[in-house]
Amino acid sequence: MISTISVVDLAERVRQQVKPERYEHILRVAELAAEIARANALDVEKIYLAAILHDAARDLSEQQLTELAPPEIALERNHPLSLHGRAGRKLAEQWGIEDEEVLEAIEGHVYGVRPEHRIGMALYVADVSEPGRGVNQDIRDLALSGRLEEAYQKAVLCKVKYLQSKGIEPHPRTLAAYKAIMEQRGEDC
Ligand SMILES: Nc1ncnc2c1ncn2[C@@H]1O[C@H](COP(=O)(O)OP(=O)(O)O)[C@@H](O)[C@H]1O
Repeated sequence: MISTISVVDLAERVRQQVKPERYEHILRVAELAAEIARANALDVEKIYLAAILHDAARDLSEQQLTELAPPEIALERNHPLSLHGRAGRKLAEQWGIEDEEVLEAIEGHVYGVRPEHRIGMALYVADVSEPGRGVNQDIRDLALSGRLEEAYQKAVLCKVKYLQSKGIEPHPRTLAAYKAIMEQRGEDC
């Protein structure tokens, strides 16, 4: 057992914290994350739990976000919404979740995770490629065909491109993940 509270009760707490359309997104991410887990021999129960909790803080106000997850760098102060992964982790801790892998996955779904963190990678990929977004089907197909690492790499590269196209500086953790991927592929940044 990963949590003393049932996933049904946790889902209900999340539902009360977010807008209805966000909750629909969360359920789609959880379904897809479970499928990705099956396709990549990962712990389905763990990933499903992380996915149900990942956007728990997404609809909080900027003030609530910064109270739960005080900004540590200028980018976080300027984009408090980007703190929702760390703030979501805090909520999960308050609700009794102790599993470090689940907590890291919730925190890492915005900025990216360590390359060996497969649960975190699966959640990251499910979040950016769930069918309701209408984008990133190639990333979803890669993950569902058992090529999670490739899917995650593609997702991080796309995220950096997307942020840059919007004139938003990528978070240092995202840049670190991006550089590690480029080095692994033997490409220049
Ligand atoms: N890696 C990042 N670096 C900097 N800002 C980011 C990063 N990821 C997300 N953000 C910002 O945080 C906010 C939420 O982003 P995101 O989690 O991608 O949205 P969503 O919850 O819709 O998937 C957006 O304002 C986005 O610009």
